[in-house]
Amino acid sequence: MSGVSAEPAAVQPGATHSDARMLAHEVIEFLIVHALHPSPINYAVAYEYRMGGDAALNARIDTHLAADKRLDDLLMRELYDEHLAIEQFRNLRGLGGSLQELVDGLIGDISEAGEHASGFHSTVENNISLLKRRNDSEAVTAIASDLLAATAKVHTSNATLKARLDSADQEARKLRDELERHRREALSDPLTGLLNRRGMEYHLDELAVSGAREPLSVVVLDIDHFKRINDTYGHAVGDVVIRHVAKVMRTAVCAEDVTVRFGGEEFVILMPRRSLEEAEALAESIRIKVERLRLIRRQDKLALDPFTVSLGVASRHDDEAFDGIFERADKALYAAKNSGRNRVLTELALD
Ligand SMILES: Nc1nc2c(ncn2[C@@H]2O[C@H](COP(=O)(O)OP(=O)(O)OP(=O)(O)O)[C@@H](O)[C@H]2O)c(=O)[nH]1
Repeated sequence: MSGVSAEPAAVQPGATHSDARMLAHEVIEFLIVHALHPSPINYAVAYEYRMGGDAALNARIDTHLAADKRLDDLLMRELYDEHLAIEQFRNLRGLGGSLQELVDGLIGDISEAGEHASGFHSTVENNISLLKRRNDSEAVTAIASDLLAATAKVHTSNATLKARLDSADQEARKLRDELERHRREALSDPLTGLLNRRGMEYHLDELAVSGAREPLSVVVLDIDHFKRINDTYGHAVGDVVIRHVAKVMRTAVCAEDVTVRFGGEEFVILMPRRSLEEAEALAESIRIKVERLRLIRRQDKLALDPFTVSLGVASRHDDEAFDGIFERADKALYAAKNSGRNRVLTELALD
């Protein structure tokens, strides 16, 4: 399993320890051959590759290796996010199961309480008809104690139900918070807190429902010569630069705009109901703010060289789908890079 894919030897239930050991061995061998850290994410991707369960993931790795490119942590993280993080959604399904159990328990309690209440009702009815027929004090005392016992039973059953409802309420709140946390994690980029590509797709689905024919502008941004920043100051500083660019974008956009870390040093802004000119103006304001950033490396107070970004902008034509708009914005970005970087070009600059 050193490079291109090999025949998967799936570890099925019932497989021997030695099968499992061999598989683990091959996965680790893969990490060593490709000089990858034995991190959980790298291991998970290499394992999935070895198992061959996701043809798209295997194709990405094979194409990368066939082009003589190195696998690195960033690519592995990207593959993990795109192909394996779906596991998080499976966890959500697990949580749904707990909620179902909770609801089933409650339904049981409520019907039990209902039975007690209707039992109480018939006890009262019977006793009233007895009272109408009898008027000696012994009988009245017996009827009164019967009623008292029935009341106590309903009271206990109601108190139990209330306690169960209280704890179910707490449990439901906990589950809801956990669901929300999983959803947020699955849709956002941990470095910048912006949406990731999956988060963008989620928003695009929502936009498709709410405003397929509404105007939509798209800005694509890429940090210029980012490799040079990494090479000069190190990867950690590169990460800080990414975070600062994300912050500039976040503070420049309006509440309705959707800001996305598309991957690596590339970002996207979706701008519903905004014209090409409005999107171009926003892109230009971001370009200027980034150009003016002055960052100082904390450990040695070294002032980093200023850096810049290039941006491409496009807007929806008629009721076209997102892919067409994105493609023109990306071409405009490419043109901005080719014509000197540190600039905004719109689709109008394309032939
Ligand atoms: N620090 C850091 N680097 C990253 C991250 N994601 C991608 N990179 C690096 O970003 C660099 C992207 O470089 P290139 O796509 O070659 O382009 P560039 O140097 O930005 O140059 P131009 O786009 O042509 O201006 C690569 O060296 C990646 O390793 C990240 O999350 N953190």
